[in-house]
Amino acid sequence: MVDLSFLALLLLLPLALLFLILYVIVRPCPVNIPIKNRHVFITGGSSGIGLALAHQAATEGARVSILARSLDKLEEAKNYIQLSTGIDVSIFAADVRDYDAVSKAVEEAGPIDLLIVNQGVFVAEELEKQGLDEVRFMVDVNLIGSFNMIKAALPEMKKGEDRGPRSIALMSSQAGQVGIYGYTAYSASKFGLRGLGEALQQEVISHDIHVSLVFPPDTDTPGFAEENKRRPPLTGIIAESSGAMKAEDVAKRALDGIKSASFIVRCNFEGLLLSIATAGMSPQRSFVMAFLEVVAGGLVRLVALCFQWSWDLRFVVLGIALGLQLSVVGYFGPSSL
Ligand SMILES: NC(=O)C1=CN([C@@H]2O[C@H](COP(=O)(O)OP(=O)(O)OC[C@H]3O[C@@H](n4cnc5c(N)ncnc54)[C@H](OP(=O)(O)O)[C@@H]3O)[C@@H](O)[C@H]2O)C=CC1
Ligand SMILES: CCCCCCCCCCCCCCCC(=O)[C@@H](N)CO
Repeated sequence: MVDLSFLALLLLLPLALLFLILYVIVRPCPVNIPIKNRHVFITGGSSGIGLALAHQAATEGARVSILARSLDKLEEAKNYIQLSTGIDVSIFAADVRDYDAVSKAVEEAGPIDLLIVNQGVFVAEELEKQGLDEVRFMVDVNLIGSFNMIKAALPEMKKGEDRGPRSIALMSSQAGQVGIYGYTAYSASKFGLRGLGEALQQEVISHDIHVSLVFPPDTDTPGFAEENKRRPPLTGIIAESSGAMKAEDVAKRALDGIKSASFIVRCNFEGLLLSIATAGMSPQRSFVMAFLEVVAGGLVRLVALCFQWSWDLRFVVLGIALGLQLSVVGYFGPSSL
């Protein structure tokens, strides 16, 4: 009879060794970014997730500035936050696509401790049907607009070393972790933020500035209600693989992740699976998460392939229903016909 405790030891020893190695090599060290009495600047802070973030930050005692295009919506948001928290909010009407306007707003707002680049636009449609003007719109607002904000705020943020750790957070989407039918332009803009964030983190870490990327699922917001009016059915079916959330819950998860300087901020259980499946070369501060990524990586890839399989099945079923022979060719290969 084999000694069971010997077998257990044989299994546990490599795991313990792996844990130890990760404990030593997983860097940078965890850090807490306080927000009480600090300046939090949120773009797209007049609606949806941005508004919920502004409200949450004010509740936690931060000085809050919000930026968006419509002055009316900004004033409405300011009144709402002031009424419910008693905290004054600074508002800036500017389009993130306009670098000069954004620079002026940043200058007027004063030194920023936490910059949350959250503005975003989304129109779901198949690329073949979508006009290039709409493609450009999403890339300009979501990606180039984020460059504009960061370029405008970075020089002053870098000088703030005496104020303690600072943060630059980017609002991506789970559609920035996996490409989704109907989201060619949107996913491209959100995947772009990841490259921006990974590279930027290396450039600013020596200044004690910490980059976070937030990946929410479908979230109940005015923008989402608008999107839903004309979202292709397949986009909806696939997006529903991840549970929808309320803006307040996303804001809470996002702010907690940002305060703990997590590079990848996930919002729900599917987000945890996605973050493991797409860990890639992203920075990781938590050796426990790193351990999960290493040990569960293969299994999560299997789960990802099962999801892909079930999505493909839906394409086929919908393809047959619509009499589109092509989708069957794509799924089974030409030889099966
Ligand atoms: N809701 C969802 O299902 C999900 C959303 N996200 C992301 O979260 C972020 C917020 O989304 P959500 O709250 O739903 O969106 P909303 O449409 O509800 O709010 C968008 C905000 O961005 C502002 N904004 C839009 N365009 C510009 C611009 N060019 N310049 C400055 N501000 C702008 C809007 O104000 P104004 O129009 O006045 O400029 C508004 O304050 C986006 O980046 C989105 O991609 C990610 C995953 C899921
Ligand atoms: C490894 C296994 C992973 C399993 C889970 C996969 C789930 C993927 C779902 C993606 C959902 C995308 C929602 C986009 C929301 C959004 O950004 C728009 N509403 C626009 O705002």
